[in-house]
Amino acid sequence: MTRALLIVLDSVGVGGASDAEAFGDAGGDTVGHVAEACAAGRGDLAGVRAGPLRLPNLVALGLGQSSRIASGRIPPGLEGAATNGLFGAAQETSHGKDTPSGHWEIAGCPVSFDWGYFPKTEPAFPAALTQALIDRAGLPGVLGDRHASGAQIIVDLGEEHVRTGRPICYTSADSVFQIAAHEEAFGLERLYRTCEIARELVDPLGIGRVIARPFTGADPASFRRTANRRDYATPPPEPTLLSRASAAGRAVVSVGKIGDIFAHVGTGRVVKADGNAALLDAALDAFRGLPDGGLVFVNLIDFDTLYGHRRDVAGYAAALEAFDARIPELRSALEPGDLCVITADHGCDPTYRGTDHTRERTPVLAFGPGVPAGTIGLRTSFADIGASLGVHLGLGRGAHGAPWNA
Ligand SMILES: O=P(O)(O)O[C@H]1O[C@H](CO)[C@@H](O)[C@H]1O
Ligand SMILES: [Mn+2]
Ligand SMILES: [Mn+2]
Repeated sequence: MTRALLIVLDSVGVGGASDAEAFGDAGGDTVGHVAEACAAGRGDLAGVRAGPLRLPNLVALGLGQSSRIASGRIPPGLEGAATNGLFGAAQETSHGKDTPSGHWEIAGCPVSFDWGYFPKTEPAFPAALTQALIDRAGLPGVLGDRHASGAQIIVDLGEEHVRTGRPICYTSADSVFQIAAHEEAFGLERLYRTCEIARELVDPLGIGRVIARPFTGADPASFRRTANRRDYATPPPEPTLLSRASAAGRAVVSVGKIGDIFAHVGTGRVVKADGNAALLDAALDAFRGLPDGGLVFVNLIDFDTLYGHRRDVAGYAAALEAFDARIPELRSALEPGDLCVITADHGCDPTYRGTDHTRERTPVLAFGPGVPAGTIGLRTSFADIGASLGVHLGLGRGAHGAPWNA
């Protein structure tokens, strides 16, 4: 078998990006700072975890060593030899520190243009854009119109939204136009239609994604976002590992956000699931039935959405430990000839100011039966992953990135 399993731990950066300062993120180090906080007793979660970060399986795959390569030091608790595969770290070349930029670059399509962004002003959106959305979607107006954290803005404006029928439009440091609306009061299908209109309207502004953010609940204390989030992305400008595999007739399975992130171009069978555990279940299920030459690509979103953006150190640590505990199961799903790569798309340091992503280097852990232990060093682009998986799958390296296995 020569199959590939590509796992993106959303936001699990290892610090050290040489251009972090240009992004306002100097010193950001998601894994390093979570480990330090845990070692200092600031990562305890009653009944769930306590004390230093313990990731024995990820350490054996080289996570601690990838931190050393990325940022010059091994985080506390992550010392130990990498005995179970190739390990390294990667620097992003794309201009954005967002999810699509990171994923596209991993898949061999770096983003060399600048995304459009909305200013940190109120209102944040051009008046003509807001008015066009109101007119075309038949809205009584919009709320928000500013930079915000999504969990907070539904607490602040959710009741007014339900009362007035005005959807909550907001953005962040990413190239995003997000619309939050109540699933029952506003209607899920109506929210999706509104987002489709917004997608057309923000195209000329170079906005990467429109995101539907449905929520339920009766009052600010019970408002909760649901798994019916939907991302409307622009398509990648060049072929990706996914589109190249699909074009070659390979079995391709995209799990979780991957279908949306790649605007459903070459994404094959799309499988959705809610939460890291269910997403990994779905990916492993798909992988077990995958024919020779196939590719499963999964994004584990909780690190980012539930813990990174929420600046929840203990939750982040617990999520890392929960993933670590499943590595033996993951390894046993790999047959001779298979290759698994674990990496990340950007950082989201839960100890950092604000609530946005942090520009960071990422871990690159490549393993499988027969893959020797050793280092692949500091890769100068995430695209080296797509190039190496392209070589592994016999698709060729593609236009970007330097394979470590050619
Ligand atoms: O605060 P929430 O709504 O989770 O938004 C976050 O999620 C968006 C998409 O990943 C990011 O751009 C960031 O704004
Ligand atoms: Mn992401
Ligand atoms: Mn994010």
